[in-house]
Amino acid sequence: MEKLQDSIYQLIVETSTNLPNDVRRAIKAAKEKENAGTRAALSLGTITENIEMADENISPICQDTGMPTFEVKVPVGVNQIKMKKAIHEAIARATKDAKLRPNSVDSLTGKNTGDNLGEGTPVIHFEQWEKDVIDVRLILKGGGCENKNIQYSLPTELEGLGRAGRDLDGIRKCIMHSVYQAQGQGCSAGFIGVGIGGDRTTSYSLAKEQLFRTVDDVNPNLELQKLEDYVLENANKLGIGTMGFGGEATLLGVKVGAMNRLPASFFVSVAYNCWAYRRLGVVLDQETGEIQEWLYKDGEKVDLNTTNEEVAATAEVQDEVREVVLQAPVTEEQIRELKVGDVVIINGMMHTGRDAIHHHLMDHDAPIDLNGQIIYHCGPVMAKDADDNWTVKAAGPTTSIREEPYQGDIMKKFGIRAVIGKGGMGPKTLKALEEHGGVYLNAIGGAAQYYADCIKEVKGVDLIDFGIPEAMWHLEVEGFAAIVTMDSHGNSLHADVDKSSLEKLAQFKEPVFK
Ligand SMILES: O=C(O)C[C@H](O)C(=O)O
Ligand code: SF4
Repeated sequence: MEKLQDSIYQLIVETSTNLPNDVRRAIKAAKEKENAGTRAALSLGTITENIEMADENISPICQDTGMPTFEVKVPVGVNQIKMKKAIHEAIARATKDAKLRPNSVDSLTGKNTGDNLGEGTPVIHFEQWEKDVIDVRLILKGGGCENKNIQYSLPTELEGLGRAGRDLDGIRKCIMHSVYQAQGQGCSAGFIGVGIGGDRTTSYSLAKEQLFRTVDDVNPNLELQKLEDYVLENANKLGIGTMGFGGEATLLGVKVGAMNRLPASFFVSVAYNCWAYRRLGVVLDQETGEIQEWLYKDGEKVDLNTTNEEVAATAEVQDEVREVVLQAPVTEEQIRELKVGDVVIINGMMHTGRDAIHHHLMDHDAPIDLNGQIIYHCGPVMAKDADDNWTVKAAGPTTSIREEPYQGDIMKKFGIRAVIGKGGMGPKTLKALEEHGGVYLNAIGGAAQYYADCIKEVKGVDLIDFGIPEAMWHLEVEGFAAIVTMDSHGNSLHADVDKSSLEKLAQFKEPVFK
C-alpha cells in the first residue's frame, strides 16, 4: 500500500480545489436561467469565476474546507487501521500545504489542533464489500451550511405550511420548509440530501449519504422520484435566490432516501450543502493503493468561464447599479449615504473578526484602534511564504448571524462603521446600524479565491492564539466588492427576502401527495 497516502492526498487536494462535473453543470444551468444583470446573476458570475480560479490556483474553492468525511469500502482483509493512519497523514499534509484550513477545534477550550486531526476529526466510515478494489469517497462540507441542516419529528407544525403529518405530504412540507429556513445563510443556491425514517442519528446519516449521489441521478423509488422532482421545481419558486439576494436559483439538487423507523418515531432530516459542493471519489488498487479511477469526473470538464455575451450583459447593468468607492477607514457621513442595493468597492484596510474575536471584544480592549474601521467576518486559509511572511490562500466571508448577539454593541464600543459577511444579520444589528451609523455589506459566500485576490498585503495579525481562522488578521485590500444589504436607514434586504419567501412558502400549504 505504498501509494495509499499519496492517493488520499490527491483526493483531498482535488476535492478542495476542483468541483465535480455534475455540480458544475447544475451551477452553469442556474446561471443561464437567471436574468442577465440581476444581482443573482452577478453573484453567480462571481461564483463561477471563483470556481475556475480555485481550479487554476490549486487552492481551496472556499476557505471553509469543512469536516473531511470519508466513506470507504474495502475488500475483506484490507487493514483498516493502516488505512486510517494513511488518511490521517494525508489530512495533516494537505493542511500544511494550505489545501485545507485547520478546522479541528477542541469543543471546550476552543483550541485549534492546527492539523485537522483530533477527537472525531476527520470522520471515516468503513464498510466491507465483495469487490477486489478500494472505493474512497470524500465530502468537504462547510460549517455554515452544516448549521442549516434541520431535523423534523412528525407530526409537527411548520411556519407557513401548517400541520405536517406522518405521510408523504408531511415529508414534502418539511423539505420545502427546510429550504425556506436556510435562506441564503448556507450559501445558496444549495443541494439537499434528505433522510426519511431511522432514529435521530441514522436519519441524519442517511441524509448525508444522499449527497454522494450525483446531481442527475434518478431515484429508483417512484414515489421518492416524484418527491425529488416536485421539491426541485417548487423550492425554486420561493424566490430566495443566490446568497439570499432573491432570484430564480435557490435549490440545485435534491436527493431523498428512506429507511425503516420505529413505530413511535418519524424523522425527516435534511442535510443542506452550499453551492461549494465538494465531493469526489477514487477507486484504489487494494495491493498498492494506487488510483485506478476517479469518480464524479465524467467526460470533459464543464467550463464555467464567463462568455463574452455575459461580460457585455454585466457591463450594461453595472452602469445602472450605484457603485461607491470607499477608502478605509471611513466616516459616519460616508456610511449614512449608503443604501441597500449599492455596490461598495473597498480599498485600504479591513480586519477579520469572527466568533472568538466578537466574544473577546465584549469585555476586552481591541488590539488596534478600530475607530472608522471595517470588520470582515472571515476565517481565512493562511500560509507562510519562503521569507516567513503570511500570505492569504483563501478568504471568503463567514455566516454573520452568529455574531448577532455582539455585533451592535461592538460597533458602538469601538466606532466600527462597516461589517462584511454573508447571509445577513438580525433586528438587533439593524437597530444598531441606524443608531450608530453603520452598514452591513454582503460578500459572496464561498468566493474565497475571488476575495483572496483582492488582498494585497497581510499587515499583521493579533490574537493568533485563537487559531488561524479565529485570529484578527489586518489586511490591505484593493477593489474588494460587496453589496449593501443592511443600511443605516432601517432597510434590510434579508428581512425583505425572508418575508416574501415565507409568503410564497404558504402557497404550498395544500396537500399534493395524498
Ligand atoms: O467557517 C467559515 O469560513 C465559513 C462557514 O462555512 C460559513 O458558511 O459560515
Ligand atoms: S462559506 Fe458558504 S460556500 Fe463556504 S463552506 Fe460555508 S456555506 Fe459553504
